[in-house]
Amino acid sequence: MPLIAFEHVEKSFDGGGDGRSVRAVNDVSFAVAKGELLVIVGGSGSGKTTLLRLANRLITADRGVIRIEGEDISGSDPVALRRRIGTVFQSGALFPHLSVAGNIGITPKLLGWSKAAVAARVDELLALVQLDAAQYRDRFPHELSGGQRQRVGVARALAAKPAIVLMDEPFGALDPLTRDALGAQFRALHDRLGLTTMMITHDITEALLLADRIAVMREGRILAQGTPADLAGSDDGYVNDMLQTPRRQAARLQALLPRGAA
Ligand SMILES: Nc1ncnc2c1ncn2[C@@H]1O[C@H](COP(=O)(O)OP(=O)(O)OP(=O)(O)O)[C@@H](O)[C@H]1O
Repeated sequence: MPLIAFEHVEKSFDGGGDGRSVRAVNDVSFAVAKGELLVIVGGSGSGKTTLLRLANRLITADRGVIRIEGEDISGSDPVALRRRIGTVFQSGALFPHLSVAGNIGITPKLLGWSKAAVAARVDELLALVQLDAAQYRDRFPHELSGGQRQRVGVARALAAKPAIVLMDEPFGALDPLTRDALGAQFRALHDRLGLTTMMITHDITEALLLADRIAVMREGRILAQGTPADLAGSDDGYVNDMLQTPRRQAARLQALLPRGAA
């Protein structure tokens, strides 16, 4: 049984004053197996964020079925659902008036964990995301670098031990080196904790480096999905165009940095 499944899902929004509606998600079907990391990649406005918001019932689908751990979420309590799913937003989206410990501990606290259990979990999570607990526990979000804020965002998402993690451009606002390091560290964490992750990015290179499988979105539809190798064999023109940049970069870097050069 996949832990996340979308079956023929559609979602439209009112277009505003002109009365036209926008079909943000159009007949989308995909599944994420237990332990899998699926990356959804696509240009601006292709419907990626709408998919994530549908998955944790911040919005509801017009048509189709969404199942989380096998259960049709249209009948589930959204608050209980969101506690089973960890979510990481762009730029961390931390609560600015709460300390690092306050941010990470917020869900366990709401779930009624004892003070001691919350404090122990905060320290455990800080270690997991490679931040020194004594140094960072009591800092506020504005006292952290962008990369540190994203680490805290990941720790917060994992606090209540969810099986499923949703990530919306989690590393998008970071410099390339930090982004690469955090991406690789998250991938290792995903494997170690046996998570099931759906991550959104507009960066095809990041998708290729992190994903087990990639779904390519355009104008509300999934054009292609599969492993990086599957996508490389796709005959879809848009998918091929998308792979041009990483292919060119790989070839140029290979030429510039030959192995074994002095
Ligand atoms: N609440 C809303 N009301 C009206 N239109 C919306 C709403 N949310 C999204 N849309 C529209 O739905 C389409 C898909 O938006 P979505 O945010 O899912 O795209 P995206 O792929 O995540 O884009 P980006 O990479 O720029 O964040 C866009 O045309 C957007 O304007």
